[in-house]
Amino acid sequence: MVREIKVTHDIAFANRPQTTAVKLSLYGCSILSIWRVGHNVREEEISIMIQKISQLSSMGALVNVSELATTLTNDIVCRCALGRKHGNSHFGDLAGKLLKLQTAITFSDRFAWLGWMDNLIGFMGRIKKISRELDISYDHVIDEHLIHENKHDDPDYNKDFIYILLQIQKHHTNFTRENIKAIIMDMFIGETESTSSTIEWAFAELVKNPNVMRKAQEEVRRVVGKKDKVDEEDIHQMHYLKLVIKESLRLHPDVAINVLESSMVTNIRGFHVSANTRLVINNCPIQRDPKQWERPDEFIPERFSCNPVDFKGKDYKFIPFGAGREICPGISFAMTVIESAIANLLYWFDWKTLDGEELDMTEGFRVTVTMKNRTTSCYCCISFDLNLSSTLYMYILVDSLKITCS
Ligand code: HEM
Repeated sequence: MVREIKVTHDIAFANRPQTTAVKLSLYGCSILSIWRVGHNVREEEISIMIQKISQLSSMGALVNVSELATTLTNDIVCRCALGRKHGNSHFGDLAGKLLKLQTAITFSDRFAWLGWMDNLIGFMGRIKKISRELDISYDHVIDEHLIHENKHDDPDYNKDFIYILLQIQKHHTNFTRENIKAIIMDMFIGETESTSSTIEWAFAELVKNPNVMRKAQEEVRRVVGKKDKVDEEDIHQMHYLKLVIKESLRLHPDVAINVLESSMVTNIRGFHVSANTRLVINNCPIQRDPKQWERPDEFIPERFSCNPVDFKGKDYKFIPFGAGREICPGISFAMTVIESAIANLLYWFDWKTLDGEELDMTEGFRVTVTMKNRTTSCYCCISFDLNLSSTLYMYILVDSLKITCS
């Protein structure tokens, strides 16, 4: 069915549903997907994370892996996209809030004639407020880049994503400022939570499965040797680590729900689908289907060792990044960050939970249909919340390899 929808009939399902919320915030949904990888930025931010952990470890303190992973991914995307960090995850936080509102189905999406209810309950107001805040911030960053344009001609200057888009604009007059903002918005929305959440899940599985952790750690330490840092080239040789992350993406697909909309009448394996029908692909039952996977609910990285199944969008039983022409454009970026982060965490430290406590692996995935009665309003929304239910607190056992915190 996934192949039918994402490949055979991809033209019919090429549109993402433009809910009222998405229309309001994505500059009319002009989507372009380009990405350059900021190699130095990643290395610097991972090194900052390792120094933070090292400081905590020297004080014998607990390390909140969830928080570190979120800060790491927000800071990397912010620096690669906008050139520098902006406050305390300002863009990441706003994009996260917007994503939550965008997954809501409003009155006007369900019944056009009830659209006035969205205004009444303040839903539209909230979306507009966050979108305006983001819009002003994007304008500010673009203006800042234009003012310092000369600086960008300096070959040593770190060329960020806005710089690249402004260069494109110089040669393509129909490439507008709105297009630039839409691409940046896409990146923040696409990235929000998915990368950090994959780091959390993979790490939680490693802690829960000490044998897997030991095997992965031995590999990482053997490949890196006695160097003072994990190079990205080293990661190409970490085959077991890659299996661990793959298995984590299978068992815990962060973007579990893929919502599409048909633009024309279609027939999918005998099912008549009329135009403007919303269609939801749910990855969890596909990636845990006992007909497709042996012992599907267990974390077994080895299942991929002699198995060519991959997440590049060609194997329809394993689609954590989607498939077809709409496949996630951030795959290589996300995988490089995830692999580097976990390799570093394993290289520098040994880990265990506080007092050997069992990790709560309950999924915080919720699809709720709620009717909330408030003093001023009442609204009905469906929201998808894909957070891990609990924060991961780890205790560092041994700061096994010397780190200088200077
Ligand atoms: C582990 C991390 C990530 C996961 C699991 C993930 C997953 C996905 C999925 C399932 C889709 C929908 C694909 C489809 O419709 O077939 C998607 C779309 C998208 N992702 Fe990601 N993603 C991740 C990281 C990122 C990152 C780091 C970026 C950007 C820096 C990004 C940018 C996007 C964009 C822009 C789209 C929309 C593509 C379009 O509509 O054409 N993603 N992602």
